[in-house]
Amino acid sequence: MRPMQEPTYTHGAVAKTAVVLVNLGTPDAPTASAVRRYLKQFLSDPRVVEIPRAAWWFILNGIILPLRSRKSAAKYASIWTSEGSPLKLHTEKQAVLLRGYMGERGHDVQVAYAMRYGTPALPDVLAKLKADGCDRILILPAYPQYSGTTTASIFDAVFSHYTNIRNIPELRLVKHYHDHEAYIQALKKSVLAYWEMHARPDKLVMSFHGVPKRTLMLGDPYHCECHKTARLLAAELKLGLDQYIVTFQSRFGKAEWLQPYTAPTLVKLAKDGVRRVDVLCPGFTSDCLETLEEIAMEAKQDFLTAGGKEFHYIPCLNETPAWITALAEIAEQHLVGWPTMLTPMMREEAKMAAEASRERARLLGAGK
Ligand SMILES: C=CC1=C(C)c2cc3[nH]c(cc4nc(cc5[nH]c(cc1n2)c(C)c5CCC(=O)O)C(CCC(=O)O)=C4C)c(C)c3C=C
Ligand SMILES: [Fe+2]
Ligand SMILES: [Fe+2]
Repeated sequence: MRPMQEPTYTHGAVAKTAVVLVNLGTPDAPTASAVRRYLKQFLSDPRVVEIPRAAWWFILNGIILPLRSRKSAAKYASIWTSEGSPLKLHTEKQAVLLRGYMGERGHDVQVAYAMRYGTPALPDVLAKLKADGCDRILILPAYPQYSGTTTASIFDAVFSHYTNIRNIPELRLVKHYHDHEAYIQALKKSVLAYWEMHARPDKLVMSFHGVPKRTLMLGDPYHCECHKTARLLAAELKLGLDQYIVTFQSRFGKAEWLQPYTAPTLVKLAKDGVRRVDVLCPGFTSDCLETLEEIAMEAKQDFLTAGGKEFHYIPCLNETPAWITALAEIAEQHLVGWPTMLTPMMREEAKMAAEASRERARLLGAGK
């Protein structure tokens, strides 16, 4: 493909820097048709479902989409707010707050948010940032743990967007921050604040989104990164091995996924006489369908039905100040060397370059 026509190059335009917080995405509405559109885009991604394309096309369009769209829409309807999808609202608020926190730290950066699937679509956001004069882009996925199924898919979308752009910006990608001190501290604060209000459980269940076991066998570091996050957090909370457990939720399809699965583990804990569990989802930085419906509603019901007495869901990091501080620290560390701090000299230089540009235009005009 031939790279796109660019606007005429202007000398002296001050190159701006942008941080793009990228999350998974969510349907535009809790309706079967909107969920179908979203699932079609999501589940057609070869990073997400690694089944030969032709066979998967038939399964997806013939079975999954007709059956799942309606069922999932009903689940989405149970968590939808008057302002929209929780995942989108949290991500948007985090981006607004992050810009303020970066400003307070002295950085002149734009902060945008984008979704890998659905809207605001990542390519549209990148196109808008280019039009706004951003020539340095830091991609910050909302996933602390790296997985080929999620983080790499965001990177694919970024690379693919720029393949037909002539004048591409400088790019940096944050791969993961599963063991970042500020992320672990944000989780610790959030759990301790919860326990301060509601006392402690018999067992803390740290439930991460699952992925097919096959991806672990193929070298995906996701499983290890989830366990490292859990280990670091447990150490900060001074929990012994018998006081917490790591589980994996949201299994999709018939293949084996990472084990132990969250819901059956909760049932077993209840049957073994554990009275109270608190469930934390450290891999989700925003509350969403998988936490608010699958854990706080469905899994709660499973635990109580199996004889458990108290089930507590500890909310995600969402807009907590310690989390936005962590995001700012992570972004700041990846911006090193990029001139995001405007010095008086840079402002002067920008003015001189603009003048040179005008002079050039005058000369070109005179030569006609
Ligand atoms: C946090 C990291 C996530 C990983 C890893 C992940 C892998 C993964 N997911 C699916 C299938 C589905 N996931 C769905 C929802 C969903 N998934 C994540 C995050 C991860 N997924 C989030 C944050 C959400 C919630 C989005 C929201 O709108 O609130 C869904 C859609 C819901 C449903 O129909 O159940 C599917 C499907 C696969 C196959 C996979 C890895 C291979
Ligand atoms: Fe998922
Ligand atoms: Fe789910």
